Amino acid sequence: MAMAFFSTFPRILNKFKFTPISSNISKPLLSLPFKTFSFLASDASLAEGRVGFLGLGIMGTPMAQNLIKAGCDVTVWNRTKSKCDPLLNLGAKYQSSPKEVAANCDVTFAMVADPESAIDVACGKNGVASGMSPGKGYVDISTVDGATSKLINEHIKATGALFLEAPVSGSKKPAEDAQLIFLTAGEKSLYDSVAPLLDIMGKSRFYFGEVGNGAAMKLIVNMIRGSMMASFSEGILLSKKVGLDPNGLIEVLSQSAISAPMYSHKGPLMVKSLYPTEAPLKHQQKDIRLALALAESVSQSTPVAAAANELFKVAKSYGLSDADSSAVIEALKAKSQDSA
Ligand SMILES: NC(=O)C1=CN([C@@H]2O[C@H](COP(=O)(O)OP(=O)(O)OC[C@H]3O[C@@H](n4cnc5c(N)ncnc54)[C@H](OP(=O)(O)O)[C@@H]3O)[C@@H](O)[C@H]2O)C=CC1
Ligand SMILES: O=CCCC(=O)O
Repeated sequence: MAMAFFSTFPRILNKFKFTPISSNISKPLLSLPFKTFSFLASDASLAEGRVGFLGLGIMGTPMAQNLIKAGCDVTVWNRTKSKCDPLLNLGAKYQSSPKEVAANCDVTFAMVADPESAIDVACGKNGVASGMSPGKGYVDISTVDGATSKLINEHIKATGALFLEAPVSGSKKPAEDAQLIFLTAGEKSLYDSVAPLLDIMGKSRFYFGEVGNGAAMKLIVNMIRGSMMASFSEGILLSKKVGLDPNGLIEVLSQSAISAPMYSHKGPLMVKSLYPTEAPLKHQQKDIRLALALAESVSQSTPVAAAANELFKVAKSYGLSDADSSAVIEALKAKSQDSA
């Protein structure tokens, strides 16, 4: 069934600088061709579209803001209601539960903390599934494991609605700057339909087929990220201990073959022991934990990630769960002191 909602994208896109984003779209092997503006414009006559957004944390807030700024008709919900206020001030509508948002919107996005909250919001009492019906779509952007995503898919599909998992790579600033990378899987027709909305919030999007594949890709990316952060932390502390300026290390890395934006962005703050939260440490540890379970399920050895996970667990035990993931360096400092 064609969703009436999606026909209104031309109205939305006319208000949005569309060309720079479409020109940045990457061309992954498994992705199908990007829908052109003219294709969308041909559907221009149908009804008004309504977008729901659940979960207004570090990531959800700027993503929903970008949809509103692009002219979308957005309805929000967050467990802690006060976090809706900045969005309501921008013109968003409010509903009192995920069920009510889903019932009042054509497509609903969710960006919540972890598998437990994703299941709760989608399948729990007054959850999304109880407000879904044929012709609607549900897009879960939260980082979860494949089993969670498949469970949510089953609940949504049972209502006749469509499901897409769409976790993102990219943190707070890319979310603010609409530079996220969507790693999607699930119902292809929903992927095609929501592509213009993903392009409002991100710089590129990938489609990986069956539900679970997007979740797996995201967990693998973040498993690598966690190992990089742990190794980088060791390097900063080692450079200091041998009398080198860690800022020099960061500069050398930035010009090297192993340069990563994360090192240049977070490194100078880590040297000053500052960890303003962009990607919470508790979520990074959750992602490595889920990646390790994924690896175990296929008997893939991941000793480097396992070691990084231990370090993140130590950092959590020091009360750093809500600090930025770069605070993992503190776990190594404490170890050094213990052994001194
Ligand atoms: N921050 C980052 O750099 C990135 C994060 N991610 C992933 O995106 C997701 C969100 O991350 P982020 O925005 O940083 O996280 P935050 O911790 O800032 O926000 C978490 C959101 O989930 C909601 N939530 C938590 N538990 C429940 C529950 N039981 N029921 C309903 N809502 C709940 C919170 O509501 P409340 O306000 O009431 O607490 C909040 O809206 C996570 O899965 C994370 O791994 C992905 C890419 C980058
Ligand atoms: O899940 C968090 C990832 C953050 C990032 O991609 O920099």
